Amino acid sequence: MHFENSLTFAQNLDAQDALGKYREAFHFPKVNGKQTIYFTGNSLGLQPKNSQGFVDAIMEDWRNLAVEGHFYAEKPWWDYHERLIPSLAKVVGGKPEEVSVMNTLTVNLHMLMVSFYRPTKQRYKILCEEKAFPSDQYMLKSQLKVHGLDPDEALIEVKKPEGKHHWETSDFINAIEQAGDELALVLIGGVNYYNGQVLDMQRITEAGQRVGAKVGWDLAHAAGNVVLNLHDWNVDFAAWCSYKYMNSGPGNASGIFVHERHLNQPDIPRFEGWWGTKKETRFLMAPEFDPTPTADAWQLSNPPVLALAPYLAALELFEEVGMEALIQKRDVITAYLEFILTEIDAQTPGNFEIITPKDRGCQLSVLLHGQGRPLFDYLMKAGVIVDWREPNVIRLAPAPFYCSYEDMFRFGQILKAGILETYGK
Ligand SMILES: Cc1ncc(COP(=O)(O)O)c(C=O)c1O
Ligand SMILES: Nc1c(O)cccc1C(=O)C[C@H](N)C(=O)O
Repeated sequence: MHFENSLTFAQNLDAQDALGKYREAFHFPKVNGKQTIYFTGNSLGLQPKNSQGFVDAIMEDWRNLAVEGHFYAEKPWWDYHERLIPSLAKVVGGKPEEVSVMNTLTVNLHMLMVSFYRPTKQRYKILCEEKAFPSDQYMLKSQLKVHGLDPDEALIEVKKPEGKHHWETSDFINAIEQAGDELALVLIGGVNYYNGQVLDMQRITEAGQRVGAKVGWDLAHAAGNVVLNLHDWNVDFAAWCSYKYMNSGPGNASGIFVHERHLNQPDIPRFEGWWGTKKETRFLMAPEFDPTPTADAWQLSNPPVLALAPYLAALELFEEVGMEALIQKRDVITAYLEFILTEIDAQTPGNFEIITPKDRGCQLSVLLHGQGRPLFDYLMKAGVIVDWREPNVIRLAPAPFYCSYEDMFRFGQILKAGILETYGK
């Protein structure tokens, strides 16, 4: 596609953007009274304007109905979570019965490992990517320790090729084949939080299952950002958070996917609670656990409805727009951002490089050479919200729901001024 580094060109792209009107559907933070350029939808998505009404409705029902709200609120609380499932299932490419909403991401990964990491003397190793998001590293190592295993021996962390900032699919496949029948579980971030790389989840899933391992995915940076076909890819299980690209609110609920072949299988163990029992019989308060035949069997407690309300509001927007349209815009706006970065690099050479490979969602990770931190501080003060990941990367994620092409152009101008001020060239 042909791009130009000019305000008119960017404004023309905005004028033709079918999703342009959704910018108005979100609250933007301000710096010095001016709307920011928001690049951190990969960390915390913006607040959709419709979410306040959804939260207010719960507060009002609680005020007016108290306990009766569980069954008689306009959207009753006892099965409130089910309202999220149809849209969420579309976002992750699962069947509705394979998807549930509960807890938070790290909690759910632990819960799913209880079911799908069943080490034996022969088959006990776990394979993940090197430098996985720290919470995933802690989660995996602590699971190994719970089973009396030594993470140094039992955890395989697949390295990037020497001198490279990203993996090849073959790096994972080779490591999986090498681990062979010692491998119990593959659990990787489907989109890497640091470099923004989208892994070939289908091929890696096939490779893991070929050697007899279970394969799960942490989709924190994937859900709402990239195409997912979890059912068709035959993924065993997955979990994600909803507060990044799905705009559900800080620390909000996680989703899980459990492939249908694992549903209703009495020999798969699980930590259980009353919300995992069939809803028809739940209130009989019987001593036996009678699991629902869906991924809801993994639910423990009655869900925090006040938290689910903004998640439901956000999913209504996904339902309205659809992943296909989001991904179409994502590809163009990310390519435009890449073009702008390349232009600025040509004008002020040698200060940074993009380390995100072509297999990407909307995140571009930019490695700053030399002293990058003053440039990061400059951008933040100028109203460009980016994040800093040690030792020297800034991440730029132009979320297609609410970022504009004009944002990308204006960012380029600010970046250039920032480079000249902080690097001096
Ligand atoms: C890849 C990845 N895994 C795990 C987490 C931890 O999520 P949570 O704090 O919701 O458990 C995050 C984000 O914080 C993440 O990006
Ligand atoms: N959830 C976060 C928070 O409460 C504070 C700061 C950052 C976060 C994040 O989600 C970070 C994010 N997972 C990352 O990719 O770095």
